[in-house]
Order: sequence, then C-alpha cells, then structure tokens
Amino acid sequence: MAATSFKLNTGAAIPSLGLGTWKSGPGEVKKAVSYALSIGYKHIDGAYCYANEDEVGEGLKEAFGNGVKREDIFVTTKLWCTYHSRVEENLDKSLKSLGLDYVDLYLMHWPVPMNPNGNHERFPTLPDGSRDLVKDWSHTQTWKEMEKVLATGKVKAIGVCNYSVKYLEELLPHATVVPAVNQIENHPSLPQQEIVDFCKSKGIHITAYSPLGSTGAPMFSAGPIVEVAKKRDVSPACVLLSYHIARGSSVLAKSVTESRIKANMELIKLDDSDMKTINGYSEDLKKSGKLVRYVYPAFGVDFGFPDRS
Ligand SMILES: NC(=O)C1=CN([C@@H]2O[C@H](COP(=O)(O)OP(=O)(O)OC[C@H]3O[C@@H](n4cnc5c(N)ncnc54)[C@H](OP(=O)(O)O)[C@@H]3O)[C@@H](O)[C@H]2O)C=CC1
Ligand SMILES: O=C[C@H](O)[C@@H](O)[C@@H](O)[C@H](O)C(=O)O
Repeated sequence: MAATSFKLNTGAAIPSLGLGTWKSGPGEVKKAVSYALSIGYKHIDGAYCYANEDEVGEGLKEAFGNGVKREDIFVTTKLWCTYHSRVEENLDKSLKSLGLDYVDLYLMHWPVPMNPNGNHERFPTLPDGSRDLVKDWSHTQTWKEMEKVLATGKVKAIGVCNYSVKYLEELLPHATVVPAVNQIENHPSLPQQEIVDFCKSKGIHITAYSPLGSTGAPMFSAGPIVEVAKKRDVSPACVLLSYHIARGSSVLAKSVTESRIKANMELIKLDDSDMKTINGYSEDLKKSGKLVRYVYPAFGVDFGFPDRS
C-alpha cells in the first residue's frame, strides 16, 4: 500500500494526497471540497491568490456539518506576493474566508514581493504591462515575517513554494525555522531531482503540484505513463500521483469533477521496475533539453531553476 502520510520537520503528519483548488471556479469549488472530504480526502490546498477561498470555506463548513472534524484534516494556504511585508494581514484574510482559526500549513507562494500599493490588489502592473515588483524587499525578509506568524498559533507550520536550490541556499542562512515544505511543480516531465535531493538533505518535505500537467491533464498521454498504467492495470492518473508517493513526496491533484476526485484517490506502491521506466523517460527529456514546465508566471524573474532562467 502507498504511504498515506509523511512526517514534517515539525513532527506533524502531512497527508499524501491533497485536493488542489487553483482555477476551481465559482459554483464548483464548494462542492469539490465538501465532496472530497466526504469520501476521505484529508488535505485541501488553497491560496489567497486563487480568489476562491470564501467558497473553499463554504465547502469546509459543509464538511464539518456532515461530521468531518477540523483536527482530522490538513488545510494549506499561501501568502500572496503583494502581502510579503504584511504576512499576518494576508493570513487573517485567508482564515476569515476559510472560516478557520488556524491552518496546518502556510506557504510563501512565490519568492517575489509585488507592490502592495499598486494598481491591482493581487496583480499590480507597471505602465509597460510588466508585473510591479518591489525591489527593496527580499524573500529572506518575508521569511522572517512568516516565522513571526508561526508564534501566533494561527499556522501550525510554515513553508515555501517554487523555491529552487539557489533560492533555498539564499534563504536558509537567514532562517531560524527551516521551512517544513517546499511545494513545487513536479511530474515525470519535470522531475526536479536536484531540488528533491537538496530538500531531503535539509529535512524539507516536497509537495508536488500540477502532477497531471495542470489544466487538461496533458501528462496522461506520455508513453511510459500509459505503459506503466497498462502493466499495473490502473489509470494514468494513478501512476502520475503514485510516482510522488514513491519518491517520498505528497501530491496535490485538482479536480472539480466528482468522478475524477474519487478516481484520484487510487494510489498504489510503484515498484522499482515501474520507477525505472518513468525515471528513464525523465532522463531522456533532461538529456534532450525537453523538460516541460507548465507553470511559469510572468514575473520577469530568474527563479534559479536549471531548466528555465
Ligand atoms: N504553489 C504553486 O505555485 C502552485 C500550486 N498548485 C496547487 O496544486 C494543485 C494541482 O495542480 P494543477 O495545476 O491544478 O493541476 P493538476 O495537475 O492537478 O491537473 C488539473 C487538471 O486535470 C484535470 N483532472 C484531474 N483529475 C483528472 C482525472 N482523473 N482524469 C482526467 N482529468 C483530470 C482537471 O480537470 P477538472 O477539474 O475539470 O476535473 C484539471 O483540468 C492546484 O490546484 C493548486 O492547489 C498548482 C500550481 C502552482
Ligand atoms: O498556484 C498557482 C500558481 O502559482 C498561480 O498562483 C500563479 O501562476 C499566478 O496565477 C500568477 O500568475 O502568478
């Protein structure tokens, strides 16, 4: 059986599988959250930036009304870029929307501060259309603010997203608290082995996002995924999600479709031969410079990922 949870450096357990909520639209996400929790999901991943936390909160409320206990589930949300110097303020907004008094994990969404007083609350731009970034505030300062909210008890653990080895090497000398999690894009077309290994060596747990290749699940048709799925008599989704559990990572899958939310709960223990097939595919893409990164927002910043500057 595949592991159902992993231990964080805080001592808490993070469930292996979480329901993603990015791009889960109005009228969809309440139902998705409530349904997922009713069939046994234990982890909901949200973010202030997704602009749907009110409805995620309605889904949580419905689930609690149906007997799900707060202490039995794990809720993650994220600090948005326009709030890097106002961490507690952004956290309080998320908690209010979610209807919670704490989250289990609070993540810095991207290591890039954006103008808190710009022309848009979430996505401020300059006259040339580029993102309005703050140049005199560093992500290491943001981390110190994240550490402060840990002391309030409103978050049980803090972590980061979208951190390359380069950015982690900048952060760690300033950190009193080592991030519990680094949430990164991860799938066989973007294995990010160097970050996975680095995080392991520092006790930072990896959570994989966009495991299906994000919108439309394009990873389903990758040859070796289909091959392993046929061999194991499971779906491509099952292979793509189970791949992370085999690597010691947790994984987030987004869906607003009940049948898919349910299907994505099927996780198996991939064996060495399955992993060899998948890793061979990743190696070939790496050698030929064909790794695929589906999520790379237009910050105009080099995040230090070897596949993309
Ligand atoms: N920290 C960060 O910067 C980021 C975090 N994330 C988090 O990770 C989560 C997952 O990543 P995301 O990018 O959403 O993409 P996923 O890789 O989870 O793919 C989601 C897409 O796959 C479809 N899908 C899901 N399950 C199935 C299935 N069994 N069969 C067929 N299609 C399926 C969904 O369709 P449908 O919904 O229509 O059913 C949707 O179009 C996010 O929702 C978010 O919570 C994601 C990106 C960045
Ligand atoms: O979590 C999902 C992604 O990181 C998403 O929040 C960003 O891609 C955002 O839409 C942006 O454009 O910066």
